[in-house]
Amino acid sequence: MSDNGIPAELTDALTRAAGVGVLLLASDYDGCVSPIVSRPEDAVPDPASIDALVAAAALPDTVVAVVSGRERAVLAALSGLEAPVVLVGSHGSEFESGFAVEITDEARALLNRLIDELSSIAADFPGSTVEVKPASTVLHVRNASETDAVAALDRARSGPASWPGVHTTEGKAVLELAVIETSKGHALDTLRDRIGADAVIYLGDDVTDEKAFAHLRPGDGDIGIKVGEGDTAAGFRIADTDDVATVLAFVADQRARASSTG
Ligand SMILES: O=P(O)(O)OC[C@H]1O[C@H](O[C@H]2O[C@H](CO)[C@@H](O)[C@H](O)[C@H]2O)[C@H](O)[C@@H](O)[C@@H]1O
Repeated sequence: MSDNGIPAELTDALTRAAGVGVLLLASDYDGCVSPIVSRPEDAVPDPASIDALVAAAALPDTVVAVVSGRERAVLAALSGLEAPVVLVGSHGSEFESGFAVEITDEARALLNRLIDELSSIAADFPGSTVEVKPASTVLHVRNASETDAVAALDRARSGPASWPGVHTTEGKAVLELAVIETSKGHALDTLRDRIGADAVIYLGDDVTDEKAFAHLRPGDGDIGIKVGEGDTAAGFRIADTDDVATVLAFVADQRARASSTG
């Protein structure tokens, strides 16, 4: 363990990555930059993480991105982040220029049916709520009783999640139903190609982040960091959002040193 509480192997890997020509530093939002809270609209960011992301984004040949399951506009409002930090919403499918895939009229009609169905499920289980996004809708059960949470999720899984054209993502006390295919891994590929990144660092805490970890190339110096418990394809693990802030600040600092020594 290093003095800063980050595993020594991770510290070494981050130091190497901070020295590459072009670096992509990317993180998930909820559970990484912001702690998990009861109500999605209350998910404010850790100021130390925001400071580190902004500092890193100001450095030469360094692109910083937040790749979130959130609607992009909501991500921008909650995080307060703006260019040059790149914001990608809707689990990697929503860029500043719009969605990576077209949302057809048929898909919109399906989305409306999904919202109706999830709303009717939520109405039967107190504490359950429904979040609506441009290409998906989410059943939240964090504030339902344990029994109701299980029953609500089961009904959504065996009902609307099984409809044709629906893409299901499990998450932390949520089930998300999308009308387009999403992938944080494809988002990382797009960003990597766009900037010609020599190494990618990605931090994530949830099931949706596993697609990002799966697209990393550890043999080429990429670093995947899982935040918290759970199975993962990431090569490294840290405990919580405090550690995220420590990692981001460490990378920003090392990158600044590497830039100043040329
Ligand atoms: O990819 P992310 O940035 O991690 O977004 C994933 C989902 O985050 C939000 O839900 C999660 O965070 C909420 C606030 O802490 C919490 O109440 C909920 O239980 C979590 O699942 C967001 O509401 C979803 O739209 C995102 O897909």
